[in-house]
Amino acid sequence: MTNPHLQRLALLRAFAPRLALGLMFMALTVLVELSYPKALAYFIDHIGLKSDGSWFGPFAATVTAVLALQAVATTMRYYLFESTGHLIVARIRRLLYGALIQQPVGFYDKHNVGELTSRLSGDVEILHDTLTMGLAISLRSLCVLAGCVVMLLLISPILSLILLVYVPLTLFMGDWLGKHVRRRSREIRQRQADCGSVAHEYFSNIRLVHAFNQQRGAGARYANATAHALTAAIANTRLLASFRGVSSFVMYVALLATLWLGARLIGQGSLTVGELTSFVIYAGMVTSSSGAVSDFWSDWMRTIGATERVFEIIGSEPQPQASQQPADAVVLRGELAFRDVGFVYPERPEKLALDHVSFAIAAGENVALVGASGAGKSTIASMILGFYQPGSGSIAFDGVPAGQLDLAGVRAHIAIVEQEPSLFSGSIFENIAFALPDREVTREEVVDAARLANAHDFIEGFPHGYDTVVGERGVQLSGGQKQRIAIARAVLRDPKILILDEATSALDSASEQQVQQALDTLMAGRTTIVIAHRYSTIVKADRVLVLEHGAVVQSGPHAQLIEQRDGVYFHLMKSQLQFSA
Ligand SMILES: Nc1ncnc2c1ncn2[C@@H]1O[C@H](COP(=O)(O)OP(=O)(O)OP(=O)(O)O)[C@@H](O)[C@H]1O
Repeated sequence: MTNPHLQRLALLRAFAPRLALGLMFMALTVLVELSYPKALAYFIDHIGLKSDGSWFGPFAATVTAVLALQAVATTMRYYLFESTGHLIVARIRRLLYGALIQQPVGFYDKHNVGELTSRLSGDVEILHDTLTMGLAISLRSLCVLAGCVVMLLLISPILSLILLVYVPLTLFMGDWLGKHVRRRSREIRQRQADCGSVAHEYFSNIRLVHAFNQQRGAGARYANATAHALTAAIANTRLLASFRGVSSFVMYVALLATLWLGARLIGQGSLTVGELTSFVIYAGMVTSSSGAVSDFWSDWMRTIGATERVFEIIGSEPQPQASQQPADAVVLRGELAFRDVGFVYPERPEKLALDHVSFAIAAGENVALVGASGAGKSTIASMILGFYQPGSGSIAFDGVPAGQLDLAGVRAHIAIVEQEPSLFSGSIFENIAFALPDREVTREEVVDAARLANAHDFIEGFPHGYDTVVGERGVQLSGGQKQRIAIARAVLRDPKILILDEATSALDSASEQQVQQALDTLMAGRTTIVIAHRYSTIVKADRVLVLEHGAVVQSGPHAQLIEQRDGVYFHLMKSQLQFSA
């Protein structure tokens, strides 16, 4: 569905019964509202005629009953529309989050996390007011408008002529405004999302900001981003304010013309004072309702503009996967092969990140990837995990091209231990159980994995043990402890293929030894690809793949490669050897 109006309206479908009930109560309030001026005219025209006041008792009783009915209908209408607004926003937020989390990793190269969280909160919220209450009020205004026009025609067709010019004029002006507001709203939301991304960047690197005394610089960048958002918002407000000024001028001119013509009609005896009074009230209701309809139109266009990106993201399909098997049908032994793989990052099309890379790794083999910074080691790991697809050539698992296997099924056999492991805010138990998303994990399984990862003792040392909350609002762990939790997570996954991104920052020797022991346990019997930085890891590997500028330039065991004195490997290792000597 590409029509943005229908696309937004389609969100209402799921809540049709609630909305229908709300509309029913709204119709009731409109009817009551339409009867007021008539009642007033009755009151004015009878006040002098029946001086004994006998008519007033029944009149007051009827009005009170009608007012009570209106109070109930207003309460119900308000509740039904407002709560549906919240339900719609919650639903869109879930849809947007679901669409974002499914996006391929490359999507996050293009979009800043702060921008996306800003869309998730601000952009979505705008639907709340417009889609339910705004839409209902404008429907109500349209009904009042239609009802009032009928009443006006009944009272005085001649006086009504003025409104025949006024109403289309306001609606036309509203349409003109709406078009401008839509474009501006998209721009405002983009600039607000930019503010979100600046804030996110500085908050997530707060230590660096303080360490380099960059608080003022951070403030200046945020001020700059907010200044841009403010300029766009104020330009929009200027437009809206001018519009309000012009429309109120037009409204008062129409009112003045009505009073002038009405006075003449009273003079001619073709209109009573009561009729003119009710006419003016109906005319006032017409102007305020047509104003409300045109205001709603500009709000609606603002909503369409502000949510354009949200719907683009929700509508975007995640990368298609040419799988022919369901996830749980993928059974791997752990063989891995790159066949002439070429790849460029979409964000950096001028540089070949992988250049005709070919290698085969047997099940259970331990291979170290070695190369200077930027040589392509992490890119190989990302390609194994299917974060990016090869531009040319192919990757095969157990001889089957990856394109023929279900990506989730392949990933179920792979585990990664990152250089600086990420932990989620939650308990240690949850962080380890994160390894197995498809089933309940028992405490015994987690404890066994933690034991193998040398993590059990320090976890038990915390007062809340495995229930200790870590991360943003919990206990902060040392580098070595985080690594052992990440290793426990990998142990629990029990992968056929293990990817280790070795930490470059050194741990103290006791911690290092514990991490190394845990890694040795984890690696036993599995295909392991280590992005290796340490001499001790490299020499232990069955084979070393040496990368330079995205290409594999040497391959073989350490002992063999180190003999090639003019090779890249020898030069890379020279400094390590000097250091360890
Ligand atoms: N997400 C990305 N978008 C664009 N270019 C990237 C991206 N990630 C890496 N690159 C580029 O691709 C090349 C290979 O990078 P890669 O991260 O694989 O190197 P590496 O050998 O792992 O380096 P290091 O040891 O420093 O981590 C580099 O030129 C790098 O700048």
